[in-house]
Amino acid sequence: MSRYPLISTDAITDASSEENAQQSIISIRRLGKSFLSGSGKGAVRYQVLKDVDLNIQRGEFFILLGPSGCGKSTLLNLIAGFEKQTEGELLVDGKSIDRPGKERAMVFQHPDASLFPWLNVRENIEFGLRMQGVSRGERKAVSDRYIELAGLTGHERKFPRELSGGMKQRVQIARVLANDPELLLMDEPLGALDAFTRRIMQDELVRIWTETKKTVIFVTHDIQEAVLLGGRIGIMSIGPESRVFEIMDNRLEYPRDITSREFNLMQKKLQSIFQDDLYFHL
Ligand SMILES: Nc1ncnc2c1ncn2[C@@H]1O[C@H](COP(=O)(O)OP(=O)(O)OP(=O)(O)O)[C@@H](O)[C@H]1O
Repeated sequence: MSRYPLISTDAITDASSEENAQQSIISIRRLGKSFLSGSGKGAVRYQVLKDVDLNIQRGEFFILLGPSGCGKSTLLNLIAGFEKQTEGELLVDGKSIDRPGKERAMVFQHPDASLFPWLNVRENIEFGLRMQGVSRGERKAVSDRYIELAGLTGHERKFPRELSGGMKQRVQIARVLANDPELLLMDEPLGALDAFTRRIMQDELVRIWTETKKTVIFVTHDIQEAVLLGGRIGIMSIGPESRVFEIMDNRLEYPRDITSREFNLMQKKLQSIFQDDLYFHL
């Protein structure tokens, strides 16, 4: 039975069922995270996340959706191992984590933070492989594959400063994929792009995901983007003490048509949650 009355129960999967937990790449139980703000006697503890239960299945495109400040990036940073939870359990492939790992890669909103300005496109994409001592020939084979997959053919010799925002984001994605992680953690990766480029990149991301079958956890506060990309959409409560309070299955076929009736219906369902008074009292 859905805990939320606005969504029909057939669209909901139980985030914490035992069956889901067994096949999960990520398994999260009663996870909490608080931060201490300020210093000395004036310091206060702010509980961003509380009692988060969530299973992520291998190969799925999972969306974390919620308003600004609800704790989406905090949850992603915990999964990445950049932060440590204050309560609960977070398992990756059945093992608890306390640091970043090769199998989990983060794609940030601003690619400039992760690309090396002194390396060209190909060198940036090959960087991780070079650090691992992979031979030149093998590196070239891998970078050729991801240059093509990310639509960067012809731009291999350009430096980050010579690329548009969308192209830089393609390089960041190709670079992450070249290291062959199991899990892509994407923190509003298209948030800094203009609307036109963003739409193109959304379609590209679906294509790349379809071809690579990587597990993706994608953070956004954009409902249309969530419906366009997500196989399941985890809806976060407003916070503090935010949690994933409902998960909506999105079975629309890829690539999705934003003008279709079914697409609009799904969007409206989600919109109605965020517009309902109940949402502000979860
Ligand atoms: N290192 C930190 N120290 C103190 N408070 C923090 C820290 N990191 C995050 N917070 C707080 O946690 C809350 C959630 O932040 P977070 O960035 O996870 O939200 P978000 O949902 O990703 O927001 P947005 O969509 O705007 O990026 C905010 O109130 C933020 O101030």
